[in-house]
Amino acid sequence: MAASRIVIENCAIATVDAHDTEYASGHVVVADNRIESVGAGPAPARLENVVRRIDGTGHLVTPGLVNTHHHFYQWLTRGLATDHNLFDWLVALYPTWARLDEPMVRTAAQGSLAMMVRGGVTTAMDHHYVYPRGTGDLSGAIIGAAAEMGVRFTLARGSMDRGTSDGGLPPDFAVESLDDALAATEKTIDAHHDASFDAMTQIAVAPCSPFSVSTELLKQGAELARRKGVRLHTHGSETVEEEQFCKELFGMGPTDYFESTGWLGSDVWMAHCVHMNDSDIAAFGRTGTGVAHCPSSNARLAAGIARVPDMLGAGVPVGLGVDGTASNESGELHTELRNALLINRLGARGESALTARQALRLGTYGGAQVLGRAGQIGSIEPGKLADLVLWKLDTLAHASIADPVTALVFGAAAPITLSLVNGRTVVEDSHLTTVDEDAIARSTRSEAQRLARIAATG
Ligand SMILES: Nc1nc2[nH]c(O)nc2c(=O)[nH]1
Repeated sequence: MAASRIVIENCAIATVDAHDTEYASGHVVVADNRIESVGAGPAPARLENVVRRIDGTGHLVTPGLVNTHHHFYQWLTRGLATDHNLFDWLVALYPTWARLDEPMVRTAAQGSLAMMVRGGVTTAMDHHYVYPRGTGDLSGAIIGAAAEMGVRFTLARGSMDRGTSDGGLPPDFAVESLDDALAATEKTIDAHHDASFDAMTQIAVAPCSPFSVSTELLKQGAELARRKGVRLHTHGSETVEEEQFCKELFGMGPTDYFESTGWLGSDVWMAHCVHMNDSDIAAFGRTGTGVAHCPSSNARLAAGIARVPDMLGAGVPVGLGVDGTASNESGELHTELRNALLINRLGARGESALTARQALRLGTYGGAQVLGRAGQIGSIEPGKLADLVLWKLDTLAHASIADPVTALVFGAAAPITLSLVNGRTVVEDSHLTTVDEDAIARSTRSEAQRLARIAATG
């Protein structure tokens, strides 16, 4: 069958390819789920089977945004424990999270996904690590919500097995056993992981953090991931308290501990990585270990400023993450592009820390790299998957900013005229096309209230 084509013309384009190629006025042609051509000026004449032709005047086209760290379930516990550091915040929220059930998790996933997709995210991820006993198929519910939305998705099947009685931070009632966690993770990989070029669903192995999982879960989790050929994800080096925990319990800092358990490598990415010394950063660079930089959450929990410019200088793959919305109530990725740029300028390198173009790269190609998908998504190049966003930059918010990439990153969140995932429209004129946003808003509110009521009964 002949390919169906979508043609976008007369728009600025930031391809985020290896040369940062940009066009002041150019075209992108999408054929089925792939990018067929991109270049300056109008699209080639006499294209067949054009089902849609879009005049992109006043717009910028970029690759779709890639979110590399999130906890969808936290959509139901936003705005709580607002003035706490990480450990106090976790201790305050674990008992509520331990009461989650399948309808709550599905609804929270819908809310989290809707917020991201309407803001230009085309590849999402969820690090789900709370699996209360007897609550049904939570992973299946999350994956189903992503499929319904039409967004490309990685589920990092999380786990916790170190409760307080084993010296961990979470209460014993919130953790799984080592065997249950490993078996359920393997089952999720077998049921849902798709290794194909245009996969919409992938699974990663994701024990939660050094203070909530056993050394054995880290080691056996790494073995499982490598046996199955999937990626590994966890939280790392987030706070000084975590560093102290690792030094007291394991006699070394987090990065050395991760290395000792098989957790450095080009198939691993870690969230936060705030408290990294020069040798930690060099180890990440040497091994190709990736980082999900979460500037808003790191500020919200007063964790500190991750050394992103130094990481990039050492060759570390870095993407952006919103983190769970209990520690970043906004839940949309544009804020992270902007905050990555601004917050890193408060660090040692000052105004030269990051440029707008580097921030855009973190949110697109960098994200694709850390999710192991840089060959398929993250830049606009012929042959890659058609995940792209048409940002409207000719309204009051941006029209007087001459450079489109500067407008997009430094400016307010831009309206979206069109967002495509795998060549399919998921946002049209700022509205989600695949789901009912108002219905999701109503159900997230009622499920958040139900969770609060259940948690209050103890
Ligand atoms: N920002 C966050 N850090 C964490 N560490 C951990 O063990 N859980 C979390 C979390 O939910 N958010």
